[in-house]
Amino acid sequence: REQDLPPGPPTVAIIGNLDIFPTVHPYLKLTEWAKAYGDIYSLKLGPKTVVVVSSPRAVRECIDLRGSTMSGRPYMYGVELIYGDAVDLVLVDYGPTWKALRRTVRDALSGEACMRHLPIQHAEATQLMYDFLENPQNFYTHIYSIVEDIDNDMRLIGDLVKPGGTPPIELIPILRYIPERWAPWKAQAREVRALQRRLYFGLLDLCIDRVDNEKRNGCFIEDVLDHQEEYGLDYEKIAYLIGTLMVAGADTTAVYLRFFVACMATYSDVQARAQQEIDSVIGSSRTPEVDDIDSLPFLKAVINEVHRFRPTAPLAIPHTNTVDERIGNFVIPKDSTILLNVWGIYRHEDYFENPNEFLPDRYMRSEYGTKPGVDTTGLRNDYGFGAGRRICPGMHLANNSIILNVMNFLWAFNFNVPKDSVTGEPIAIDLDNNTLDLTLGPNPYECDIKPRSEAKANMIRARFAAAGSTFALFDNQTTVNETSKSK
Ligand code: HEM
Repeated sequence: REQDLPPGPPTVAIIGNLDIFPTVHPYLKLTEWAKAYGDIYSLKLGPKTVVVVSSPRAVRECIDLRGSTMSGRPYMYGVELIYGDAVDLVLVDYGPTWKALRRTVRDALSGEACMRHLPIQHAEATQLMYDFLENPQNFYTHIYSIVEDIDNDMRLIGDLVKPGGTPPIELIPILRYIPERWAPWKAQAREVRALQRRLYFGLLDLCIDRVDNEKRNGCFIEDVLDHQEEYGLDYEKIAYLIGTLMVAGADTTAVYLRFFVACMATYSDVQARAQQEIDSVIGSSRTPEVDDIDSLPFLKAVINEVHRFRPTAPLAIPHTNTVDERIGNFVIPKDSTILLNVWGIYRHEDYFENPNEFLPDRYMRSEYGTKPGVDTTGLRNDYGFGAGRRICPGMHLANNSIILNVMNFLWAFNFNVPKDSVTGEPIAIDLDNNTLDLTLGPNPYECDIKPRSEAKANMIRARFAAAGSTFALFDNQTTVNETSKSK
């Protein structure tokens, strides 16, 4: 470890900390090290430097206030294998292409633009209530109703790029030169690339056909096509943008909702209190609307607490710095990998009381859920969405989706842990039984879901029937068949 790097675990010659770098649930070990080495510490993975940032104040100092130099993405061999010279907004390095894509997405997903997407989000949330009602035992799958090809795409990307992915091609560069017959990941990368191109180009072709035939449905890509020259994006970049947003948006929101349901069933007192609040504001004669959230402070606190307690992206997405950065007495050399340790930030005992406990009331007592006496200048509630200029541009869309769904859930249903069929004893849901792929999500669990009244069940059926006209606009527009023009 170089002299002026932040401290970290002792290193071994040549490999540094490679031998101790955790590959399973790495955020746990990285958080343990934060307690030993501080809010900003370093690891050496061979010649590479990794800096781990683990407190709200350190995030502000290292990333939020250094937007222009801390917004790169580290080079990943797995990404190059899959994408070649095609670009993905999430993974592309900081520069003109990132700026063009980011501007497009900012326009498409701004708070105002998201209002235009509310009808389809409403219809989707109604569909989920209806699925919970008619087929509650499959609730876990219903939450994640997504195009199968996108699901495969994400799984395959995850296998190749996640820490501990097969094999450690990021950490041990020499593996990259293994001939293809002994390196099955090379063929796998080609397979993902072919799948992506067929799917993304196909979806764009469908949209172009709709625009050409005056059959617009309000999908944001229609706007992008209208302003294609202004945004400076070619056919391939727009197609990949479709894929990026599907991959970045679908899984994240779904795993959040799965954690939400597990928390409600586990903490029945919290569920009852949130339901009481919903009943007093919304009542039983109508279903929830997105604006209702402004009158539901406790539910807002519960939403924040689920983000804190089980962050969907516990290490966000790595950043890299484009110049040497001096931070206090340390120098972080250019091209280091900067990890935002969201898990550790939300478990920091200087900021949060009993951080390992699920206590939504912390957000009733203080805006950022912090304990008394903490200086909250510059703090935020959205570390789960990243930091600096790369902060998640889908935040408004995700928040609307989360708000609509969780209001519906608690308005319509009671969630309980299942009971043992012989003893009748409740069976606890293990909130630590999770998998980290591209996101952290609970493994399948059982939950007893029952409508709160027959009248509400009937309202859900009626709302679902009425949503048909919204869905009709999107019918057959999310899958691609082999006849697509894509190459
Ligand atoms: C609960 C839901 C979500 C969570 C927790 C989440 C979290 C994140 C995080 C941690 C990052 C990395 C930020 C950084 O590098 O500092 C990110 C980036 C991104 N997210 Fe989200 N996200 C969510 C939903 C969405 C949705 C719905 C969309 C769009 C449809 C979206 C699109 C993106 C994109 C395009 C990026 C890359 C931005 C860039 O690199 O400039 N996300 N998200």
